[in-house]
Amino acid sequence: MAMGEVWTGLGSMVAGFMFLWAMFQQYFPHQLRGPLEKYGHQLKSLVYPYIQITFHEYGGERFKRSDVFTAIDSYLTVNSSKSAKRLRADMGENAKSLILCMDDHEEVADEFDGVKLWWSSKKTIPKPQPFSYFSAPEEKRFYKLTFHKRHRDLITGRYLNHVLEQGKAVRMRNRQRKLYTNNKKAVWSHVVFDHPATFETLAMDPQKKKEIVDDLITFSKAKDHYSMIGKAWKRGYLLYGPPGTGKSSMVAAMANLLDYDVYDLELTAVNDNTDLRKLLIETSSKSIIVIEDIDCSLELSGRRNKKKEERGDEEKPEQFKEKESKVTLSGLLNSIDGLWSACVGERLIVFTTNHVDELDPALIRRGRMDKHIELSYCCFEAFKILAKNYLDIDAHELFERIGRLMEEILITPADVAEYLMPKTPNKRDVDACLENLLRALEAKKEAARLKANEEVKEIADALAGEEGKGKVETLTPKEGLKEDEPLINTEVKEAESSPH
Ligand SMILES: Nc1ncnc2c1ncn2[C@@H]1O[C@H](COP(=O)(O)OP(=O)(O)OP(=O)(O)O)[C@@H](O)[C@H]1O
Ligand SMILES: [Mg+2]
Repeated sequence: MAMGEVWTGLGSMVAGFMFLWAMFQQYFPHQLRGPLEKYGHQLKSLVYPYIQITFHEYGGERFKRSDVFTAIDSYLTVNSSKSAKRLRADMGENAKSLILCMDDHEEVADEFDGVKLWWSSKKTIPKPQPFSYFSAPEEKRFYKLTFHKRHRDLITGRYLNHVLEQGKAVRMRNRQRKLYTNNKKAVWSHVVFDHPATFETLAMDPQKKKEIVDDLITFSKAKDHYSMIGKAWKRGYLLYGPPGTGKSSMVAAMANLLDYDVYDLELTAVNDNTDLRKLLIETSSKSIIVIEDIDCSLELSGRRNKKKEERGDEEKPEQFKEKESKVTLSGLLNSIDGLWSACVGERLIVFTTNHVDELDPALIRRGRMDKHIELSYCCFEAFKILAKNYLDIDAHELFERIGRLMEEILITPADVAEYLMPKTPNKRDVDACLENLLRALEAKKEAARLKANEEVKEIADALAGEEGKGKVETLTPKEGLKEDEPLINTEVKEAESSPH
């Protein structure tokens, strides 16, 4: 007999045995199975060279879906949508789009390090009990993994780890991200995070932008590096600059770039250091913890009291006053350091401020805030990004004049964006928008000239004394210009040469 025929014969025997075994399990009465089942299993393991592992949907805890099953489910969506013939469409909890997985009793093949294996999706339907007070038992779903026994070590070790890791990553990618905020009871509540800001739409110097994006991507891929150097996988960013320069927009762009959740931590709503620690420990991996206007949130300067006065808190009756937060600087520092050491997984912590000089150096020292990023007034390069976003143009005859004015005059990206917003819905009047912006810049320049003139007059008056007062001819500033608004672009020049 030829070798091929021997194999074919053996193959048919094994198939025949497996068929009989399946019939036996399905139809033979439970009560009579005992020893037959035991010997059947032994015979099966002799003739059948494959190992099977089952993963049940509900394992230990009856009402909690098994994490392993969920991870496998997500892992298999990638393979299933490519190769399974019968698919099940599911919206899934917290999923941002439709997910396709293989339907019950379907099988897909997978390959790992050149080894082939098979996943099948199964379901057992328990027989209904005719006279039972309880509701019908539920279907039980499970996945079955089949592979040759010579690959046991590879599959039970590296392959299953790979499945769990990839499954979690797929799940993270498919999930709907959340924006968390804390309340007075030290509990996070959340809404869906759906901010459109991205680094492409962020108006700032392209070189600086690329540096930040590279830094973030390097961080997100550096899990092994961080564990190798014995450092927690965390990074701190300090974003500082005047109002309306894109600090909050950058936090959203960071979250969108890395697919992270955002925890917007309102320090003034945190009762004390213990609550702060609790809140920070409860944050999840792959998230940004942001404390906006950090200078106004802590007793780091008189700023918080000033804010309170502005709100009129001092005159309010006792019962209407906000309960004062007892979070201290050292409490915050300890909580951040605690977070750094106590929690696993990637986290960014971001502080934003308009007054970087007033922050305590301990709060922003390297190691806590690893990267200091200044967001500043609109430069020509940033303006071009806004023009592209808002008006969809790369060039225009007014660009040159606008560019020249932007070198001298300080204007925030938020103000520029306002001029570039279409005034009528569905209609983009490019010329009108740019002309408005140009006029605004020219008005600011004129105001700056008049303001400087006024100052010269004051100095001249002071020098001339009482008698000579009013003899120096000057212009007066135009009405309607904001008091104390910086106009001339001196700060930008200084900032460019600053070490940050
Ligand atoms: N750099 C920028 N690029 C694109 N848009 C910007 C930029 N800066 C500001 N804007 C626009 O201005 C609006 C306000 O910006 P944002 O809230 O990010 O400023 P901020 O720096 O956080 O201000 P504040 O210090 O007052 O919190 C944004 O919604 C956005 O439309
Ligand atoms: Mg902001």
